[in-house]
Amino acid sequence: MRVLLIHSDYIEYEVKDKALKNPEPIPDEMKKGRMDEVLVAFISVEKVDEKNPEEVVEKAVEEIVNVAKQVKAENLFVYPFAHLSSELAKPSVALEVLKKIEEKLKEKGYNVGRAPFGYYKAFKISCKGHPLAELSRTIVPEA
Ligand SMILES: Nc1ncnc2c1ncn2[C@@H]1O[C@H](COS(=O)(=O)NC(=O)[C@@H](N)CO)[C@@H](O)[C@H]1O
Repeated sequence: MRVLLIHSDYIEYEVKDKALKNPEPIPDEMKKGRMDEVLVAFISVEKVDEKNPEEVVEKAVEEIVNVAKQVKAENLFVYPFAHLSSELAKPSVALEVLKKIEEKLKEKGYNVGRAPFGYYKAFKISCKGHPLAELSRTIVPEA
């Protein structure tokens, strides 16, 4: 799994077209979204993660929480992003992993948003630009 973390003034997105034949079914209210004062996690779920999705979910949550504490972010945003890796996990696994990350971050008390999976989306983001505002993590299951 590849994670790009951007501490932002805001992120906003708008769903455009389907990028997969069967994208995640979404209610109208998820077709556009915005979150302010937010730590955005752009996530590419990778083939190697299919070996132990539960483990990579736990590790990803730990990494995201660590950074959230450092930058004092209470709002988190999970953004499915297929462009951080050339070895992508299949969509069914990727969506489950991303939903689990969202769920576990909520269990830890954060306000968590998530962008729809399987769509081309327009998005705007305003990176804060401080030294910890742009970070990346690579997460892999134990061999
Ligand atoms: N492994 C993955 N990790 C994160 N997001 C994914 C993954 N696979 C699919 N997606 C989601 O599905 C969308 C399309 O995925 S994609 O791999 O780019 N596929 C396509 O664009 C297809 N149109 C051609 O392959 C991505 O924008 C993302 O929302």
